Amino acid sequence: MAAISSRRGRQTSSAEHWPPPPSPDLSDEQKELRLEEEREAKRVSDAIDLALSQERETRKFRRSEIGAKILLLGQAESGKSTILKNFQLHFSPKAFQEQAELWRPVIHLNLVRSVNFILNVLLPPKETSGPSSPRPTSPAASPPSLSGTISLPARHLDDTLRRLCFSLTPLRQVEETLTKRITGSCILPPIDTTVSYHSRHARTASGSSTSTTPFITTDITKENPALTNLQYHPARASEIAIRSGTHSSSWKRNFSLFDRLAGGRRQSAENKMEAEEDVSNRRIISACSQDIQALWRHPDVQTKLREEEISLKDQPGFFLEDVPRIARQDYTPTSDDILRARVRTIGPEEHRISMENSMSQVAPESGGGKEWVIYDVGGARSQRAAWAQFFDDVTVIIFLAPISAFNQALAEDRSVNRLADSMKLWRTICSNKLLASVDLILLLNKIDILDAHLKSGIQFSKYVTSYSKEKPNTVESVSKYLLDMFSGLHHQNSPKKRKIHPHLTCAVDTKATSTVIHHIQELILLKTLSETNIL
Ligand SMILES: Nc1nc2c(ncn2[C@@H]2O[C@H](COP(=O)(O)OP(=O)(O)OP(=O)(O)O)[C@@H](O)[C@H]2O)c(=O)[nH]1
Ligand SMILES: [Mg+2]
Repeated sequence: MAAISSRRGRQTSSAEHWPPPPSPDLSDEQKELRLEEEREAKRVSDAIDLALSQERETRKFRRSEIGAKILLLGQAESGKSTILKNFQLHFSPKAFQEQAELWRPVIHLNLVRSVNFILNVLLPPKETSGPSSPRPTSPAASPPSLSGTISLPARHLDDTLRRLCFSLTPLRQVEETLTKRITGSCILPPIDTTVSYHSRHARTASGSSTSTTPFITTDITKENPALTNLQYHPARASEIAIRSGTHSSSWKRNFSLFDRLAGGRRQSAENKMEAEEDVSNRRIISACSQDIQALWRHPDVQTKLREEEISLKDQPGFFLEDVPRIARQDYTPTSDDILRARVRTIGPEEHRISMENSMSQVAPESGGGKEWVIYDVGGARSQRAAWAQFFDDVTVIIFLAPISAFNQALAEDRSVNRLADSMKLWRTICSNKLLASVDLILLLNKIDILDAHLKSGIQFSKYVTSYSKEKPNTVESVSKYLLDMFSGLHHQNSPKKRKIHPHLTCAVDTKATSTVIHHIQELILLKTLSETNIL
């Protein structure tokens, strides 16, 4: 309460007691009124001071309860939730494994959506539901009648493909029921588009670049009017978006049903129906296993996807190459599967990690044996306003920048390059005065995809024109360049001098990520020790 205190301070210096005596020129009534106003102002001021001191105490108490408060930030699909899963796997492996069954429907839905997406590419709805239907947009924006049947096999497909399209029709129904079970609604989530910047769409860059901001081609839509049509997204399958509760993922609670049934406990009529639905979905997926594989391997499918410049393999939640294993009726997801499963985060989630391993024995006074609270937030633009509420009292921020996205547009605004968006976000976090004393861990993520892109011949310099064409188009050179860029942005914008802790990561590689988690763990320990004056 700086304003009130300073006002009060000034007044007490000009008068010996509080409230100061009213001016003698005032009438008795005015004097009384003035005195009452002063007393009221003091009451309010005292109440605010009390509330602030209580809040400080509560915070101190909470801080002593938890070992660290970690905030995961970064644009959508940067890998925040995947890093969170790594933390869970690293520190609470038993609890993580126990949840494996809950991920099965999500992984099945990821798979089934890829299949239905291919069917939509091969058989746009107008061919299945009559002349008045529009051409399919994305499966998310305008799914064909989910439970519809293919009554008019397309003449442009060969016999095998026509048969496959027909035999895989039940997967539409599976998508519908799984979506309903996971999201609580059969309405598919809104379109989430991340368009690849294909080289032929890239605009020649013009204008100068600053020393730390690379010039990145921005507006691809002018070159390619098809991309301005928000309704038609040719390049990717849809995703599941789930509004989670503040505490942990509430969608998992939808599936606790399976646990209950597995344990043979309460079976209401509804639960029984859902269990039957689950069994039926698994049977259908298993029965379709051979046909899904045949569809994915079919040369015409691969040609069509190539022609449409669709790379399903690069998309999150891609499981088409794991079908023999995943489609088995007795399938239980592995840790790797869980890390690769895609669920878009909507709304901040609080996760508490209790250390199951030796970490709990380490220096309890330094926070080693306490819970860590990790906040995972949605990274889409519409979600970012919710980030600031977690800035208070944060121990470390883990910022993820997916550096493979240098040739992609932001889903929310196709005129914005994803790498440019990441850099802008990073600059905003670095320059935030509230966070001036917070340790920043920078994860330049998806290094594996960056490597694959560069090896496939995509030229980094074509999209980031400040990167000289003469420089090698290799993951080593490009990642070093990006690391320098991000470090430079921090250096230029941080309100005070501090070190950042950068890492190149592949969040789906648990072994490599575990080294990074060790570093983060050490950093948190050091920070807590220095805060408690042990160091
Ligand atoms: N190949 C590869 N895939 C990754 C990597 N990191 C994350 N992914 C995948 O990318 C997808 C998106 O990752 P998420 O962790 O869901 O992204 P997010 O930042 O939480 O996204 P929002 O919740 O939308 O904000 C998931 O399917 C992950 O498996 C990586 O380093 N390499
Ligand atoms: Mg997420």
